[in-house]
Formats: sequence, structure tokens, C-alpha cells
Amino acid sequence: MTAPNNTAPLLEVRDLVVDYHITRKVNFRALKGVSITVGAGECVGLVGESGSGKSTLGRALLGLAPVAAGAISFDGKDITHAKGAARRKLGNDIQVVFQDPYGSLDPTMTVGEVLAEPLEVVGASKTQARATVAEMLDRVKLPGDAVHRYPSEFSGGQRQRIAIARALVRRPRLIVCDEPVSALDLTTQATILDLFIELQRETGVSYLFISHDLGVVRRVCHRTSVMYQGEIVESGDTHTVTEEPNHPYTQRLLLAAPVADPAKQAERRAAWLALRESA
Ligand SMILES: Nc1ncnc2c1ncn2[C@@H]1O[C@H](COP(=O)(O)OP(=O)(O)OP(=O)(O)O)[C@@H](O)[C@H]1O
Repeated sequence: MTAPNNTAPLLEVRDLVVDYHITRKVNFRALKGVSITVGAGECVGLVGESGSGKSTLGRALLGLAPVAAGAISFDGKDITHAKGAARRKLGNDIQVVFQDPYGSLDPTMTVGEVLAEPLEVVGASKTQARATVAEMLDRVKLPGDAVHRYPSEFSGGQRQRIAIARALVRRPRLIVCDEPVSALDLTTQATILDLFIELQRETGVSYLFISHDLGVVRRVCHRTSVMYQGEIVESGDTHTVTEEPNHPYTQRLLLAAPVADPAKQAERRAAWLALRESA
């Protein structure tokens, strides 16, 4: 993936610290001074094992995590502690797609209602909402008559298309994609990842793309950061980070990733065992 020319940071996270309050006296520091930027039209990957803090960073961008220190700015404005009307207004600019398309779509609403809801919240007329919903269904390659059906009538991949369309209806500038293909089979993953790439090309939207899978970020991300125990341990262009990593943790992540070619897999296993011996 080649980065777009215009990479002025749309999103800038500086030295972010997040403390979860476990008890009145005990905090758990999930982010320990994380810095990351995402340019306009750029896709930045955030990889790391389960519990490393990836989703916490995503939640902090959405105002859903207890930020103890550091700053988040969007389009040059400080949004670290944005609340109320300011936070709701940010919904026009920042949207999210989660891993589970089953849980994130209200099963009692038709697809048309699911997609129109975020528009009606900001005062769009029924006619405007209907036109935008039709446009977004078309963008994610679902048939127009999907508006009359319920999420349960669609496959996992199609539901993720509905979730992506829902994220797109307010024409955001940044989408936080939190493991958006992890629940899908490999073939469906590939088609959804291609859809993300195509939508970015068409709309110029930026992505912060959270994944535990190096293969996924390799396919869609211009740059990638690696998170380990609440810290970014390595950042750079995706090819370098995923093919020639410097940090031992990224090397372990790479060697643990499955590869199709058995000879290459054996080579990686030997390298992984050598790395484990030397640790
Ligand atoms: N609400 C919470 N209260 C206390 N601790 C939390 C809370 N949410 C997350 N954590 C802890 O913070 C750490 C980071 O969690 P986070 O969900 O950000 O990791 P992750 O890298 O996204 O993992 P996964 O891929 O499994 O979702 C974990 O140790 C987790 O247990």
C-alpha cells in the first residue's frame, strides 16, 4: 500500500495515558503514553496481541475510555475530553466499525431504519435520509431492497457491509475499524478488506485499523504501529514493520503468523524457536 501524498495529521494522539479504575484505590494503566497519527486519506494499522490496549485506544478516540493524561486532537482541535454536544458533533467526523456485526446492529430494526437512524438524529429529513441510505447500500454493494429486510436475514459478511454503510452515512472523515474482519471466514475477509480499500479510494476517508492479524494490516494499511502491554513498540511503513521488524515483540508476532507455504512456515518456526531460545 502506498501512502497518499497528503498525510497532514487529521488525527494526532500524543502521550496518551488511560487508567481503568479497578477499585477506589487501584487503577490499571492500559495505555502508558501512546502517540500515533493518522493523515487524511490514510489507513494506519494498530496491531498487537489480545490485551495489549488496541481497543482502549479506539475507545479513547470515541470518548469512551478514562484518559488520565496526554492529548487527542482531530483536525487541529483538542477533543481529548469532548463531551455532550461537542462529542455528539464529532459523530459527523469519527465513526466506528466493530468486530461483531451481529451485536452492533439492532435486530428489531430493518436495515433501512438502522442506516437512517444516525441521519435522523442530526435532523435529516426522511427524503434526504432515504437517498443517502440508498447511496450507501450501493457503495457497499448491497441491493436496494435490503432496506426492507432485517439484519438476521443476511450473512456475516453482508452484515458487516451493513455496519460499514451505517458508519458511512454521516460521511465521516475517520473510521475506527476495531477488528472488523476477525469474525469472518478468510474469503469473506478478503472481499471486505477490498471494500475498505475501495471506499477509501472513492471517499478519501481515513482509517485507524485495529487488528491482531499482520496479514490483514499488510493488505490495507499504509503505516502500522505495534502495541505491546499498553505501549507502541514499533511504527513505520507497513511493509517494513511486517516484513523486517526491529522490535523483538514484532518479530515474535510475525513468526507466529501462519503462512500458506509449508517451507516458509518451517523456516519461520525455526526462527521463532531460535528467538525463544535466545530470550
Ligand atoms: N473497562 C475495563 N476495566 C478494567 N480493565 C480493562 C477494561 N477494558 C479493558 N481493560 C484491560 O485493559 C487491557 C487492554 O484491553 P484492550 O481491550 O484495550 O486490549 P486489546 O488489545 O484491544 O485486546 P483484544 O484484542 O482482546 O480486544 C486489558 O488488560 C484489559 O483487561
